[in-house]
Amino acid sequence: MSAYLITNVSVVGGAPTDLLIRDGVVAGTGTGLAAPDATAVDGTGLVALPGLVDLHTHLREPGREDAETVESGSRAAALGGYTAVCAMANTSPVADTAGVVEQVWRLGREAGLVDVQPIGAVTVGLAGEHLAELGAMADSAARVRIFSDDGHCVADPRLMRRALEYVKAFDGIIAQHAEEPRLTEGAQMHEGEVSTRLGLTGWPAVAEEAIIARDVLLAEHVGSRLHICHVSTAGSVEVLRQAKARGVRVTAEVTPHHLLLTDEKAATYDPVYKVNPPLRTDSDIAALRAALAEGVIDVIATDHAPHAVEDKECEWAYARPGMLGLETALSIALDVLGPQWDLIAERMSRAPARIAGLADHGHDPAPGVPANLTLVDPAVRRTIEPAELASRSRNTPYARMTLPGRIVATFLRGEPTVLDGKAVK
Ligand SMILES: NC(=O)N[C@@H](CC(=O)O)C(=O)O
Repeated sequence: MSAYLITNVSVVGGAPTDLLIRDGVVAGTGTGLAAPDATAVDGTGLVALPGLVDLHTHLREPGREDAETVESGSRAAALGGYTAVCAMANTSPVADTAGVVEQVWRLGREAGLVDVQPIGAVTVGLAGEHLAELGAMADSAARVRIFSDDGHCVADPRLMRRALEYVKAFDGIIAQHAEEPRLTEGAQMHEGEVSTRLGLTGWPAVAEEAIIARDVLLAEHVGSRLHICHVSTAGSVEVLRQAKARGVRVTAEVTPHHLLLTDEKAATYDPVYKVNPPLRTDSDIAALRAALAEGVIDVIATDHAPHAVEDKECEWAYARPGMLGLETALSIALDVLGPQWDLIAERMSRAPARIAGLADHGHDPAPGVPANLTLVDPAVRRTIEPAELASRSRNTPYARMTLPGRIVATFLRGEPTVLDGKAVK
């Protein structure tokens, strides 16, 4: 195995130091380290973060390899500073059996660019009628611990209760896509002033809030772990705040786009801004940012949702919801939060690693920890060019925007997956 000596780097915003990486672990830290056999990496001006961990990635394989594959999504993740991603189950076939989750897990190992941890479906075919083989997925080689019907809400309260009860035996988590489907029939965007003006059917905030309120009560009743995907409204934050204060075992994520973009974007009628849940308002953004600082929201998760050109470049009403996220998340976090490195490390690495139970991830670089880390240059501003992204899809809402921060290098178990800002393989 190779050795790397990263010199003069700020670890999570601290004073510059050297980091020696050897045999897959951080072998030493301190100033003036010498290791003649190690490849030198000049860390001057760079910040070392624990490798980012995404709780919410759509990799599209199996089924829509034209939009993304496990390999292309893994490469996009590594270039975005990630060392682990949790792959959502809404593939085709759906990841609702041990066979499919093992396939995704194995493809992730073969790509070898990030650790790919499959998420299993809660219900067969995401149809919301029968529980999937949760136990078989948990016992499989993929060792699934998070289950989600993301893209669909587990709307039936009895099924949700059963799922929470089932995963309690192995301390699993149900990750809910909170959307009361009866309140969002035909919805095209956030329900509010802009939807009224544009004459588009609205997706009301209460459709999310009602499900979160129900599910925190169910999780409390059962004593199980609940995770809320892509929280998007100020009202959801209030429900979560109260649930956490009562000791409910609930965690929550927010996406980069819900921290930055508003429903005004829909006025362009450019479907690149169509996403589920929809972009909300300035006051929602303010509440989400405050919740992230406070810890009511635990995690920034990308909801990286690649879509083929024909599914996105069409009339708004026909376009699929979803936007790319992996290659821009850290830049958006820097833009929104500023250089609060400890907060960024917590919300984008330590907390998601803890929630997903990924023991090798989420550790600040320190002697003895697995060398899963990323080096960021906060001084660089870069303009996002969709054609330059590693994802197979192009549906980024940040096209031609200039954003702060560049991922210079990413290390997975001591081996670089990204060096000089470029994928190594
Ligand atoms: N977040 C999205 O807008 N899209 C997701 C699924 C979903 O949540 O609808 C996708 O898989 O494309």
